[in-house]
Amino acid sequence: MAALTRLSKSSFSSLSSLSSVSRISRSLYSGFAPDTSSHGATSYSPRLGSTPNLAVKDTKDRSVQWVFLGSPGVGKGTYASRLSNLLGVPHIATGDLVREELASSGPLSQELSEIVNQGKLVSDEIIINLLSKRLEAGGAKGELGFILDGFPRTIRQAEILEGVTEIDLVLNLKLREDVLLEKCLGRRTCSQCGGNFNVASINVKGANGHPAISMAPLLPPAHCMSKLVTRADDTEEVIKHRIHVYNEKSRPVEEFYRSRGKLLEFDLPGGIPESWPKLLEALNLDDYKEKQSAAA
Ligand SMILES: Nc1ncnc2c1ncn2[C@@H]1O[C@H](COP(=O)(O)OP(=O)(O)O)[C@@H](O)[C@H]1O
Repeated sequence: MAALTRLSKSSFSSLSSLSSVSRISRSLYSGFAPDTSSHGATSYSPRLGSTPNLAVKDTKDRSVQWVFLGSPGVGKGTYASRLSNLLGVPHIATGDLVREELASSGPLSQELSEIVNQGKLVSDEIIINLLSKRLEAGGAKGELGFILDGFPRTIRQAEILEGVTEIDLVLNLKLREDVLLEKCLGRRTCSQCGGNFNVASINVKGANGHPAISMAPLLPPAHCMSKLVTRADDTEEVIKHRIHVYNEKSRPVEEFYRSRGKLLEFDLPGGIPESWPKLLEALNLDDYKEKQSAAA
């Protein structure tokens, strides 16, 4: 693996495309403040007297700059893609960018394959370059804003990101580690349509203060059943290592944003049917569609 040269901001000047890609409509978030008074708060309360003004005046003003944090398998991609569709901003998952690079059989493939299959993190420099290429492509297509999934994952990445643009909200999705392991082991992708599914039926009892969790399988349609594949890094050994790496390298990123008053912690209460409405409520988006149509 290429020696990790000292990372300097100039190495990441390409990330400046972030600021050209998106404009923050600060009015969108006037009054929105996660409740970081008590550590581990799983909810937030807008400043008294004001709630996030998510009514979008018109689409050219719409821009969201969010980050999704959370351990492997927690469901960052699941909820980021749903919110991406709801808010009309791109969902950019650095794990997907890595897998696309792997599939391209480009010069980095071999190096990336070894790193990913061992559950290690790809170097900040490589990730930033993949991300800036994606942002430049999005900017060229007129994309506004983003929901970043899986980035930043180290303090260095968070510092670089902070140096090039502002983040409005960091959503930290949380689940018990025993459930994360079962979810990752049950994860499947359709090799034809790319759809993401989960064959695990999860029912764990409450333990150590954690509530019981039930998650029904997220089964694919019949035509995908015979095409399901498992990610090479979704083996028990590699999953446990990825969770360890997250705890070691990415938990500090949670504190990075908590100390900046940007972190919204959300404990998933169950599968998508239970979690999605509660997540919308936590984000004050439960009546977003109505606000949209009222603003039209
Ligand atoms: N921001 C990042 N920094 C370093 N490596 C990353 C980053 N995002 C993704 N990767 C690499 O891609 C792999 C898959 O990422 P992802 O799909 O987000 O998996 P998970 O959410 O299960 O950790 C990671 O294990 C890591 O090797």
